[in-house]
Amino acid sequence: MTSLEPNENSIKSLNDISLEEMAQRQQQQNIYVSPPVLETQKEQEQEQQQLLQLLHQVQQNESSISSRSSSKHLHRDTTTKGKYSLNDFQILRTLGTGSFGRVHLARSIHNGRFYAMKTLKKERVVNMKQVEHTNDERRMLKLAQHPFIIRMWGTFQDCRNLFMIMDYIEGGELFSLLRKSQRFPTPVAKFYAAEVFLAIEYLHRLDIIYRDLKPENILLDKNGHIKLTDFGFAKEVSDVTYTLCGTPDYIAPEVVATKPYNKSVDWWSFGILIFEMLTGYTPFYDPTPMKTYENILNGTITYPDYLPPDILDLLQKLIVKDLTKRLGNLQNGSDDVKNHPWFKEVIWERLLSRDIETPYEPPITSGVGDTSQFDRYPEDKELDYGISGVGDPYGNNQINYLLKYISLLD
Ligand SMILES: Nc1ncnc2c1ncn2[C@@H]1O[C@H](COP(=O)(O)OP(=O)(O)OP(=O)(O)O)[C@@H](O)[C@H]1O
Repeated sequence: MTSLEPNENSIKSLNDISLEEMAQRQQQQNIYVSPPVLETQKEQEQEQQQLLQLLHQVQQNESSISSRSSSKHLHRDTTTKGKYSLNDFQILRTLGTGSFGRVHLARSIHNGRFYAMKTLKKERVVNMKQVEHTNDERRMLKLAQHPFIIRMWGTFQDCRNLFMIMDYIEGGELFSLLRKSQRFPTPVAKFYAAEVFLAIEYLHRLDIIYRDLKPENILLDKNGHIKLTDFGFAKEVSDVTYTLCGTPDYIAPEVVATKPYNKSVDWWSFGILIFEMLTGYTPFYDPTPMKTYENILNGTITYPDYLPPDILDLLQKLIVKDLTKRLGNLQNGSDDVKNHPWFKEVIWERLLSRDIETPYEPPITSGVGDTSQFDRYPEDKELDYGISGVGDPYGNNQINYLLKYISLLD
């Protein structure tokens, strides 16, 4: 099946489809590429010194670091811009929780369609100093329109919360699929990596650095194509920036070391993502974030023997500390990644038009609005949504600043 339409007969659950079968389906599709050249990573001397500096920085920037597990990373955003209000939606179950609030399944009372409604508590956004990131998130999402990027339809606010209305993506997180599968066969990892590549390449063309690439932020639509979500750290930068943010396992060394950095941080994370999809773990993992940072700065990776030479070559060119050598950051930019032998079978135009069969179709059995692919979260019985201005508990200077800031952007 190569069409984009859901095919009821071919919907299989993860339990019904083996990884080998997924791989076979990808191989049959003949989507994807070869050769090596190893390079030695430059030893950097002042790591210990940087670590101390880092510890200080991390403590100061705690609020800008995403986590990995059920309650993932950070967020932000929104404003009352004409079109939507809370009254337009019926709020249904929680799909996920974040640092600033919940993401709900919501149904339009006008057209009956399902959406994901992301809520952010203003108080938390302000206290965690994420006003700017919140505004950036909304701005970036408005700007970005791509088949592999979540679409945002509108934003609004009440006196306590900010709301973002996005497409509801039924298939759940790539993270869940990866944890269930442990690791993906090469063709499966290649498929997801290639779709992610197109999303990142597009964002970089718009001078947007995504900064939070990881399987938790990659959703699967009903046909199994990816949608990049969570633009809480995305930023429009044509040159370099400095903020320490991201998710520890995925952060590039120049970010850890608080050096100026550019779009190439996304290519580093892209390497980590491919590594995790193929192995089931991240290369610098440690239960303690500080140790993870130390591992990143040390830059030593043990590649498992089962990784074939072509992928080894790609990973060793992406997960490289020396920015003058990192693929994606060289003269040919993202084309070097795209043209790497590992991707040689990928027919990029077909992939972009979603004309390639996906390796896995999420088992969406109850049609639109099906939430079976999402974990259950305890529901908040006393949602404070829809409270209007009078008696605003956050009507202090901080929140006024936030509101002013947001309205400036509108
Ligand atoms: N458009 C969507 N469709 C379906 N589910 C979604 C959508 N957006 C988010 N989710 C679910 O909600 C979860 C939290 O969303 P998101 O990562 O945007 O929140 P967050 O507040 O940024 O979280 P964090 O603090 O971890 O960054 C996601 O991991 C996903 O499971």
